[in-house]
Amino acid sequence: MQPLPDTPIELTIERLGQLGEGVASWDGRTVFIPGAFPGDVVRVHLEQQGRVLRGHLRQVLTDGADRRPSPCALSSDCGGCDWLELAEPAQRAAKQEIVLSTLEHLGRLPRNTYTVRPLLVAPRDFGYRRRSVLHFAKGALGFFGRRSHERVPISVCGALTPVLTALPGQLAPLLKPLAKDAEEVHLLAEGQKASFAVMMTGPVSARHLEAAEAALRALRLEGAVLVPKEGSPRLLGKPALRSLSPLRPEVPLYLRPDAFAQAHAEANVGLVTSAIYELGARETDSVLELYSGNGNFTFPLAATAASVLGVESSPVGVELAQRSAREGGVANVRFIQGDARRVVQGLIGEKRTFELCLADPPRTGAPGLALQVSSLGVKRVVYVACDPASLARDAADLVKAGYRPLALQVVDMFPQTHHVEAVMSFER
Ligand SMILES: C[S@@+](CC[C@H](N)C(=O)[O-])C[C@H]1O[C@@H](n2cnc3c(N)ncnc32)[C@H](O)[C@@H]1O
Repeated sequence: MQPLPDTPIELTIERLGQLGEGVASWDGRTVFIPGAFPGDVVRVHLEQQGRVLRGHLRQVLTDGADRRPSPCALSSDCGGCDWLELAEPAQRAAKQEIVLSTLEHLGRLPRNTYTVRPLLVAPRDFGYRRRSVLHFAKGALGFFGRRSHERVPISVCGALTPVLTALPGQLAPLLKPLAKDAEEVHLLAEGQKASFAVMMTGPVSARHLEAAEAALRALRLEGAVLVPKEGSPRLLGKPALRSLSPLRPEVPLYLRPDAFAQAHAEANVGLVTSAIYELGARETDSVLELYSGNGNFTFPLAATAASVLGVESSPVGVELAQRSAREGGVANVRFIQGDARRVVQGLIGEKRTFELCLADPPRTGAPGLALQVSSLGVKRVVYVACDPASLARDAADLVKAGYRPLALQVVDMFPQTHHVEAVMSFER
């Protein structure tokens, strides 16, 4: 193996990697170059980082066919959106390809063994994010930097929905009294309404509450939640925002800034529609829904099935879902709060059975899911994934457990970034 050169070298980008970086070859090795796109000829400084060979971009010598000037003035520093310099049609094609090739390489699932649906394009490429996590950075609020873990102060962000766009800059000075005791600030919007949560590093004090209360009043926000490191969250105003269940507008859906919510409201409707379609529940089917959150999939699902049992670890998520069920008069859903794997083990112990399972795990995926659903007698599984690698690993396990892949739907939930959502169905 050649020693790494001390001075920058020239490389041509061949494709995009799973984490959105440009990929090139040097001395028979794969180099990952954040900020570079296919066809770019770039000057990079090589660095070995563990087992990965990384190229730090020094200069783009020739633009690839799909490179464009960034539409965001902050993009040279801010790391919030890593694909701003890639034209949208190329972003979309790359997302579909990233999921397909990850399934092929990590999951050993050739793309001709299941139906590949056309990518579901997001209705809005900018101003779409209704949920965002920020950190304090030198008295301001900001995102992680482009090529570092330094925080970059942001006052206005064009990726956020209009009601949130200017909130980082407005909120930061008002929240200054609690900044040094805060880990993260979460923003949430629904239509014209907004609320925020502050994740504290310790207990919540009177000074923290006063600052949050003053920010609510000054900015006319609906509410706030201060979440201490231990113990119960402190609620101010009405932080839970009322939305409508996708495909089932007669049932309210509640979102809270200290709980998970899908980032792109319109793309979420497509995501839910796809998952319900792929699951194909009949009115006699009982459905196990793992990682059910606030009930985003639960209520549309319950309209097509005999019953849905939702499992979710977040007490806030379960509380919101139960509120929706109560207010929407939905009687055929039930929620269990707890760790999905442990709860399912309990259901297996009770010899429970389900026809169908929908799982929407966090980035880490759902290890152990395949054997568990098999023990529960599940015939069809729909797996909703925000991490292609976790999907590939869990899909391979499902195949080993006797399930065959049916269809894949990739959803562009996060335009201007490499992040992607996928819905994949399996049957046995
Ligand atoms: C990707 S979100 C999906 C939530 C919901 N399905 C939705 O569409 O809004 C994943 C959810 O899994 C929950 N979660 C994370 N780890 C869990 C675990 N070990 N057991 C159960 N739920 C978990 C999170 O709180 C979060 O609500």
